[in-house]
Formats: sequence, structure tokens, C-alpha cells
Amino acid sequence: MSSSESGMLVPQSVRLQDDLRSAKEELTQTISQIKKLQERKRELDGRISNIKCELDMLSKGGSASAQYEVDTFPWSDEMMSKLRSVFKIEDFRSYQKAAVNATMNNLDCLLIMPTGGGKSLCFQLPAILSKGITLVVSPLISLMEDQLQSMKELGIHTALFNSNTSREETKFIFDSMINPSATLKLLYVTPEKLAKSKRLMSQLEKAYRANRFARLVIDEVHCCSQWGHDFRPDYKFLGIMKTQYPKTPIIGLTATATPNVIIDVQKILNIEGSLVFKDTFFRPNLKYEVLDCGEASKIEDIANLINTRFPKQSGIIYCLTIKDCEEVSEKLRTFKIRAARYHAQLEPEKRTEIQKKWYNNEVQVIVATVAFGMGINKLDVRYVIHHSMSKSVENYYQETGRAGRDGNPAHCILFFKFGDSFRASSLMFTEKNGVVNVYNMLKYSLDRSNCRKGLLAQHFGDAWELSGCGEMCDNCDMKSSGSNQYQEINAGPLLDDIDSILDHASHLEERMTALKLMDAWLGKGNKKLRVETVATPKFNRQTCETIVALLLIDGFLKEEFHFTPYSTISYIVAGAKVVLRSNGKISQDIQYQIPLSIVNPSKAKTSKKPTTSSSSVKEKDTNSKHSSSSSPKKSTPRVHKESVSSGSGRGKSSSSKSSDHRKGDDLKRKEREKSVTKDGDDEDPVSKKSKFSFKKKTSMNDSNFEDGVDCVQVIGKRFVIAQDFID
Ligand SMILES: Nc1ncnc2c1ncn2[C@@H]1O[C@H](COP(=O)(O)OP(=O)(O)OP(=O)(O)O)[C@@H](O)[C@H]1O
Repeated sequence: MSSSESGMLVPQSVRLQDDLRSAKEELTQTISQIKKLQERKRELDGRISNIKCELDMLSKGGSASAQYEVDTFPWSDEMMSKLRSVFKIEDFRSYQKAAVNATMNNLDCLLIMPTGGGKSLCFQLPAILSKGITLVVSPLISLMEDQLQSMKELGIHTALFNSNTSREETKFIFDSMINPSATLKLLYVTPEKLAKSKRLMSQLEKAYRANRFARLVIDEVHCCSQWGHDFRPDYKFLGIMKTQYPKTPIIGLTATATPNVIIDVQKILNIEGSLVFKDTFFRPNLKYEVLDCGEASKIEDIANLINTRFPKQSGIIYCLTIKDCEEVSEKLRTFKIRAARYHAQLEPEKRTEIQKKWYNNEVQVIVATVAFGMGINKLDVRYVIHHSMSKSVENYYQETGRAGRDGNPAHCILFFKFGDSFRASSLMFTEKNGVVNVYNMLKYSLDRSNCRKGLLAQHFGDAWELSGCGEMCDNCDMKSSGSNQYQEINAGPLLDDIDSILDHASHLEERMTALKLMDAWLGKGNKKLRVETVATPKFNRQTCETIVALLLIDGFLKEEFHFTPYSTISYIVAGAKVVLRSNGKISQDIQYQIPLSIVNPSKAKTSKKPTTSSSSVKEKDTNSKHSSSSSPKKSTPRVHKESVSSGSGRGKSSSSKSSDHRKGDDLKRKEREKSVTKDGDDEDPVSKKSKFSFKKKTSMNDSNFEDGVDCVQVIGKRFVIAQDFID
């Protein structure tokens, strides 16, 4: 029986009230834990389904290509002769012949080839070899117009059907679709037009009955899937085509599709089990680099980079928002660079004019949002620079793929700053998979040890040589020069500190932006947000920011997004894995490898890599052919390791807590292989490896988070930017 301080018996009702309160508290905690565990379950379910997709594709894809590489089909001779006489192409590139043969054999197939790989030939050649009409569904009118022009030059009769098509032209097209002696071979249409035009669908039915609907081509086929990065609702309509025209073969083309996107596309198009021809994503002439930068000198760094490494050479700079785009192009002009901006808010005529000037080299650099993209076929683009990271790895791959289409060396350079990740996630969180996509991109950007081409290959489920790309990315460059020294940091105890700060804030009913969190952790900013028992970490701000970013990616922390009337704000909260940790379900140790150049710049061995500071971007002449020819000999990487048991200065329970729940290395590794999601959606991470290392940025005093959060808040005041970004 309880008693009060005065020794009097506590009435039963008071005791029951106490019990009730305590039970309610426990219930609230339990509900919160269940919520987090459910979230984790969704993450794991997603990951499992993704792995199953990959396994499924591996088992199906294998032998398909070899079977269709042969020259014994009835059309083989004519195919080779038309390839040479009409297209003036001597021989096929890999997978082209197999894809042409498969579609000529009336089989449904998906062709995944890198940008500039030659996908168009795989339906244009069959179109002239087949009787009847090939319908090409393509997402952009400008892209269709380009193809129309090039088909005209090759003497292939092609038409485009859209809202501008005149009555006479429409009549001609519809007649040609059913007339056995018509010469029209290719008909281009947008998915929107196809979905809307009952007349076209009805005419297709007539053509089908007359055995004249030869083939359905779906360009940028990844747009069918909501898992993809460019989902277009009207692509879903294409699902009925197989039901309506079962004997007409479908060929879908894309440069970017992860295994689960491919499986999803097959389901949507009702062509499950179709052949999948998947070429390597490797573009040997592209060199990938990531440069850390501070906001202050970013544009100046880009200008210096262009003026020193790429004087007078043609390039593209991608920006996250229209405002960035305007600002960058304007500033570049002050550095005497002929730059022009390109975004969705410009009038179509203006956009065409800028594009033309760029094609003619009157404009050297196009500074663009994602609005500048599909169908860009300028061969001599020597560099694609990203002013901010892309919203997904798929976007990044597509955007960088516009470089070096002539096969000569070209550079893909990403200027990275953590704050950009928060800008991107705040813009993307309303999209399905939006935050996962941003984190995959963040992961790619942060990775300073694995081959970048390997990371891309892994993302797209492509086979990859573990030995790396041979100095065609900065990470392989670093390895070969022996300068990838790193320090191993156990972020487990640091996470305990961060968790305490977040807990404290939640008791105060304060939401923590990344900036507030960093400040409270580093003993700065609002005093009431600091936690007495949390000592200032021993690391500099950049190291701490890096650790927070890694904890976000690994699911120990999570972003939550809130709308205000003017902005969308990202707040940091504990992630699902924090509950698993405190229940001893996963190891308390979280090991990260962070380069000495960040953790301890004075100890870091100098890399041959350039940094972004204005003075140091003047680097080797890259006009030369592949850098491998001029690069120094490979040496065994000399890795300097320093182990740090805890970055926290306080004696808090961290180490004892760790040992209580310590699990095997295996479990730890497995846990780190899982990606973080916005609302439990699954996605396979860019890299399944958990070791990260990072290189020095321009200024140690820069606060990346500060910039990022500010931008997030400002962005909301300019809704048009979010619109453009999505556009
Ligand atoms: N077998 C070949 N040999 C030589 N050149 C080829 C071959 N196949 C295609 N090409 C050329 O390669 C260039 C790129 O082809 P295409 O535009 O079809 O690429 P793509 O895969 O559609 O690229 P994107 O995804 O960027 O649209 C074109 O100039 C085309 O003529």
C-alpha cells in the first residue's frame, strides 16, 4: 500500500489515478514504438521485394540476347542491307541486332540502353522492314519533331499526330494506316493524345484488323511506372494496348530503369515475361566527379572550372530551381562565359531560340532546370556540371548522359553541398518515392571510396567489375594515387547524443531543423535546446554534418516535412532504427569511414584531386583524350586508418550500452545495407556498401545545413520553383 510523505494512507482513487497515468504513458510509448517498427517493417518488405525483382530478372534475362543475335532470320539479309543503305550504319552495336530480331519476330521486349546508345534504330529499322505502320509513343513534341526531321533526311516517310495536325494531314494519316499501298512507316504520338483520341484508337483497330498495325513503340517507357523518376499518368493508358491489339508486338525503350521499375512496367503494359535486353550502363568516355563546395564561392568555382578546364567548349549546367538557373547564368556572364538560361517559365519560342544558339555554339553553356532534357542530341557536349545534386540517381544519370555523345572524353561534375539535399527532399517529398530517390542521390554524392560508375551500375542492377573504372571517376583516381586516407568513427555514441537532443526538444515541443540540431549539438544557437549531459563533439562541423547525413541515409534519423503558408520545412526526428537499437535489436556501434581531409585536415595526405576553391580549380588539361592515358601509374592504395571509439566527450553510458547490445559484425553490416525511406516505401540503395569516406570541402567554416534550411524556407515563398522542379 502506498503512503504519502505525512504517513497517511493514499486513497485508492489517487493510487488508481497514478496507475492510470503511468499505464497511459507506457501505452503512448508503446504505440510510438509500434509505429516505428511498422515503418521499419515496410522498409524491409520493400527491400525484399526489390531483391526478388532482381533475382527474377536475372533468371529470365540471361540467354535471350544470344538467341536473337543470329543472322538466320528470313529478314536478316534485307535488314543488313537497309542498315547500310538507308541508315549508313556499317554494323550493329551490342543488343541492337537482338532487339531488332526479337521485335521482327513479333515478340514483346524492353530495351534498356544508355543515353546515346542507339535505341531509335531498334524500331526505325524494323519499321521500314515491316508492312504497315509503326506507332511511336513519345513523351515530348520537340523530341518527335527532331526524329521527324532525321527520318525525313533518311527518306523514311514519317508523320506526327498532335493537336496541331491539320484536318487534311489527319485524313492522310488515317488513310495511310489502312491503305496497303501507303508509304507512311512511322507515326509519332504523345501518350496524352493517344489516350484522348478515340478516332485514333478506332483507326488503329481498323489497321490492326487489316494486319497493318505493325508495332507499338513506347519511348521512355520508365514513365509508365510510379517507381520510376518521371512517372506520367497518361502512360498508364498504354496498359490497354496489349489487350486491344494482342498480336501487335510492343517494344519499350529507356535508358534508366531499375529492376523493380522494369518488372512494374511489364505489369502495367501487360507484357509480363517479355524479353528484356539490357545493355551495360557504362559509358567509357564519361568521367564522373563530385566536388565539395561552400555556397559563397560556388558559382565562381564553376566559372573558373569552365574557363580553365573547358574554355570555349560546349556544356550544360543543371540547377535545382529556376531562381538558381537565372542567378548562375547571370553570374557566369560576368566571367565572360556565354551562358544562357533554359527553364519551363520561358516562352517556347525563347527556349527554341536558346537551344538553337547552343547547337550552333553561339551560346557556350546552357544553364538549365530539368526542363532541358529529353531529345537533346548535341554530340560535342564536353561537360555536364550539376550546380546542385539531382532529385534522383536516374535523373542524374540521364542528365550526365547528355555529355560526350560523340564518344570523345567528357566530364560529369557534381558540386555537392549537404544543404542541397534538404532543398531537394523538401521539393520531392510529396512524390511517391521522392525522398528515397533524393537519399539515393545523396548517398552517391557522399560516397568517396567506391567507383562512381560501379555505384551507378549497382543502382540500375547492372553487372560491374569490382576493380573499378580505371581512373574514369574521382574515387578511382584517389585510390590509384593512394590518397584515400580515412578515420573510422563510431557514430553509435554520437547518435545517442543526437537522440537525447531530439528527445529534449520534443519535450519542449520544439521541432528541430537540421540547423537547430547541429547548433544544439555543437553548443551553439538557442541555449534551451542544448542538453547539459551532451558534450560538444570532438569533431569539426563538417564531420558532424557528414555523420548526420549518413545517419539519415541509414535510417537512424529521418526527415519530417511540414507545410507553412509560405514554405515547406524539413525537420529531423529519430528514425525507425533508433527503436531497434534501444531494444538491442541492432548493434549500438555504427562505424563510418570519414576521410582525414574532413576529420583532420592537417594530417591528411594531399590528393591529386582538385578542390573547388577558385584558386585550385585550375587543373589538368582535360582536352586530352581519356585521362587514363596521361594519368600516373596505379599504385597500391595506402590507407591510413585511425580508430576512434567515441566522438563524444562525455562519459554517458554509450560504451556500456553498446556492449550490452552488441551484435555480430554481420548483423551490423546487414542493417546498414538497408535504405531509409520517407514513409516506408522501399527502394534499393545506390550502394549496398556501408563504408563511406569524404573529402574536404572549400571552407571548414561553411555551414551547409544553415544554407540548406534557409533555402528550404525561402523556397516555399516561390511556389513556382517547386512547380518548375517537378516540371
Ligand atoms: N550501330 C550504330 N553504329 C553507329 N552509330 C549508331 C549506331 N546506332 C545508332 N547510332 C547513332 O548513335 C546516335 C544516338 O542514337 P539514338 O539517338 O538512337 O540514341 P538513344 O539511345 O535513343 O539516345 P537517348 O536515350 O539519349 O535518346 C545517333 O546519331 C545514331 O545515328
